Amino acid sequence: MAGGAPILTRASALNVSDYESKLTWYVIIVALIASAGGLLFGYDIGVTGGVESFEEFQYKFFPDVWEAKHGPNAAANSDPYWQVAAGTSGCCGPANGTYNDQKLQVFTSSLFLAGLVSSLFAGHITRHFGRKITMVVGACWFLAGAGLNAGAQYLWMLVIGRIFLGFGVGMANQVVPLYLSEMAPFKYRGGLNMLFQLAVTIGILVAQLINYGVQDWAHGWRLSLGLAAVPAFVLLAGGIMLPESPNSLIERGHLDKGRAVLEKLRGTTNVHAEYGDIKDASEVAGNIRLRDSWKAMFTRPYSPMLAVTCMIAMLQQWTGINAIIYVPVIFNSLGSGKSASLLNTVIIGAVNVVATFVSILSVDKFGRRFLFIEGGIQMAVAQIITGVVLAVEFPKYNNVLPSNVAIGVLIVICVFVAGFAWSWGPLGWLVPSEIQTLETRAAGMSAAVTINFLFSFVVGQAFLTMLCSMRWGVFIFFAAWVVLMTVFIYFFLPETKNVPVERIQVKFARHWFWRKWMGPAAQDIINRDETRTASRKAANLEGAAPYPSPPPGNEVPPKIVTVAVA
Ligand SMILES: OC[C@H]1O[C@](O)(CO)[C@@H](O)[C@@H]1O
Repeated sequence: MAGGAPILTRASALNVSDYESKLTWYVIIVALIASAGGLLFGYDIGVTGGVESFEEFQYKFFPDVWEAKHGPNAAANSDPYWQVAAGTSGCCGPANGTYNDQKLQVFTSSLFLAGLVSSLFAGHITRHFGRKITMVVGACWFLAGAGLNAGAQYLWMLVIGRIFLGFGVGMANQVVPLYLSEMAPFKYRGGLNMLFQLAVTIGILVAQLINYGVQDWAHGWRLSLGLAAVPAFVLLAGGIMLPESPNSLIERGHLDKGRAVLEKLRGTTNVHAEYGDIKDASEVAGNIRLRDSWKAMFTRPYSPMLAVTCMIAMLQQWTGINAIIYVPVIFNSLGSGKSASLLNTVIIGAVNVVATFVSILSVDKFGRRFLFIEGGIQMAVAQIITGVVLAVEFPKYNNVLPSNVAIGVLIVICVFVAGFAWSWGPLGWLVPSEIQTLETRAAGMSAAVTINFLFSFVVGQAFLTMLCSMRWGVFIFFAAWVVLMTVFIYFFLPETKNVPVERIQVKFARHWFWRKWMGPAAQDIINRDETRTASRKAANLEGAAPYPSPPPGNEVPPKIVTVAVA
């Protein structure tokens, strides 16, 4: 290009070779600490189902449930599908009504309901006051909840404790994926962001193992619930010690601090291009006041990303993961008792962790779309096989599978879990956190958490009824959803691998469908990007840093420019 004017093509507008994208130890350590936010969520998911089935816990807080399991109706329930429902505080069967315990449902669901409310508030704190403070406040709620649960004497203490935990998880899930996406160099953003979901899977496994270990101890449930405080302490310490994200600092007018953090994260002072993109984005963001970012998300330039965020957050739960992963329909047939349940927990939990790790290593190489589509096909095939085998084999063997068939089904379930764990599991957090623009990122992530929690709750509640009425057909039902969502990804998700977060909107503006949806705004976005790239290239050719640091102590709020939101 020497001596010539920069030539811009459509493709070159997204060429970001002027970004320095080294993976530094500093960024790895920051990401590892912040991902403790995922441990809170995972530990809570893993611990709850387990303690609900502890005898002492049931007897103390849910005597009706205990009575249903040990009372005169207990023997009447031999249907294997019903036993599954019963084993998970179920809903149906000959002893109908006894397990339909509303108190137990309040206990289980209060966390999700509190979480979906708190994530909405978290969006405001995250944008207005920064990412760190949201982590700190979330960790404090979680600590208070863990303490209250571990020391609970009455049901109301448990429920309030879970509401506090829900506030904590809602905030952590809102801020941590977003923070990780902002801190990571764009070439490694996928892998670093996925540390969040890796922490979720580790949290689930650790909690289940702890439950297994303490299930027969007197007051073992107090220990299980109280240990939730450990990851919360890590997140609290992280929230205090970690640096604020450069994007948040720059958006709030702390330009030289933001640049200094960026330089430290990238391990170089050559951060002009990235700093420039964040600064440009924050100028646009500066024009959209806090409460308007929700409104903005529904306008043409932003609504494609909102639509994709909401669909992904919802569909992650319609894979049926939480129904299938924790419900040992097959494993009753492998033999009852502790060793079978431990085997079940360890095998599925370990597959979940390892496959998430595979995703971390491959997402920035193969891209989001490849993993979504491959994982979707794998999950659908595994679900169909499971449904067909149960339909054919259960009646043949009088509702107890021979062990070779049961082992075969266990392997197929593991194939399903692996498919989820390297696709919808981690991508369900990565994609919503990276596709929003700076001005809508906090609000968009709030929407993602709220919707994810809402559908965790809905699927959790509906599954037991569905299992009782649809039986093996429930696996086919979820397979149909997985096919639909894979088609959705194929047509509607632009690839975001190797695209800096501040420039992903341009990808949507060029997408065959979203371009039409955005209308004239799409061309404006593309033009703005091309002008910016041209001026940066011109400045580079002249050897000047296009975005020099302001002199120390001379921080100014970002300039307000006018952009049409409506
Ligand atoms: O790893 C499985 C877990 O992952 C989640 O989908 C969150 O991303 C949970 O709902 C589920 O229990």
